[in-house]
Amino acid sequence: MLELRDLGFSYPGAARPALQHLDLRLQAGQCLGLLGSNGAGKTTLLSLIAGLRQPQQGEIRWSGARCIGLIPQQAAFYDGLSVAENLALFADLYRLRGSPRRQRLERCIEACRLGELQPRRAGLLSGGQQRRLNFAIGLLQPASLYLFDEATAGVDAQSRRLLLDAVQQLTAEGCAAIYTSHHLDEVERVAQRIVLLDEGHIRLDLDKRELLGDQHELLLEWPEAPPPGLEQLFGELDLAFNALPAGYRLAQLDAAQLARLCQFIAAQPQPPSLLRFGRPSLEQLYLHLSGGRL
Ligand SMILES: Nc1ncnc2c1ncn2[C@@H]1O[C@H](COP(=O)(O)OP(=O)(O)OP(=O)(O)O)[C@@H](O)[C@H]1O
Repeated sequence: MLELRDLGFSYPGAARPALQHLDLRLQAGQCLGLLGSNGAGKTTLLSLIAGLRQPQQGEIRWSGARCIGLIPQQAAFYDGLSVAENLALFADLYRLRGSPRRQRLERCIEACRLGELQPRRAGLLSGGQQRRLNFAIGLLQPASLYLFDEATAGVDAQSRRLLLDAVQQLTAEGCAAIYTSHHLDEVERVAQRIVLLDEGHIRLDLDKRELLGDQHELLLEWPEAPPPGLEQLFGELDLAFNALPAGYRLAQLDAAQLARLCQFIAAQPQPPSLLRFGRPSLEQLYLHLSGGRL
């Protein structure tokens, strides 16, 4: 539905381009998690896709109608109006009428937990409540592509869960989404595809299952120091390991190696403070891939 070809953009007077030679395709029903450290170019990319800025190089191609719902970082509502008045105003702007209007408003109010806040003046809401109103206004718009730019920053855990459910519902209904957040647990939950931007370039573009897929690791830590003899056992078991300050990270263990290690650990006088076997989280992979620049 959307194809970016060799996209480039520089801000006037900037030392380097904000985006360079960017190629990307997005399909209906797909949620793309856009990651990158501060200044990587995420907001610039979303503003080009939303048509708020024009690319200086390359092109943006749409197949089908170009209809975008943008949930920006900054407040995008009227401070002086109440929550209900803001929602009604944007419903008018999006030309929503009759029962589709009622249904959409109800859905947004519920997803963003705005029920009790409806009479409140938008400018007097807390930071997290304002984010929720922003989110509701973005969702209210019937669109084929939704762009979420750190849309849940400052939102409490319970509300975040509902907002993420709403994003998943949109993609299940066939809408596409691009989701940027520094909460990598959120991106891991909603996105099927992960794109890592670095200084305006795409460093990585992978299916989430491919990225997180079959990699398993064992994390081991002790309150002070690992027990003596452990590294010797790693050698006997032919295990590659990374040393951590008070423990180890081991990748690709088979069941027999894991069993021997557990036997050894159980025989020590001091139990480990952390013993976790599983696939690494997106956050751990991201820290690894981006060299710790989150
Ligand atoms: N209005 C602007 N004028 C000049 N330079 C800008 C402007 N907006 C962004 N930049 C620069 O463009 C680059 C990309 O910024 P952008 O806001 O797209 O990054 P980002 O990945 O969204 O960062 P963050 O995670 O901090 O939101 C940065 O070097 C930034 O300093």
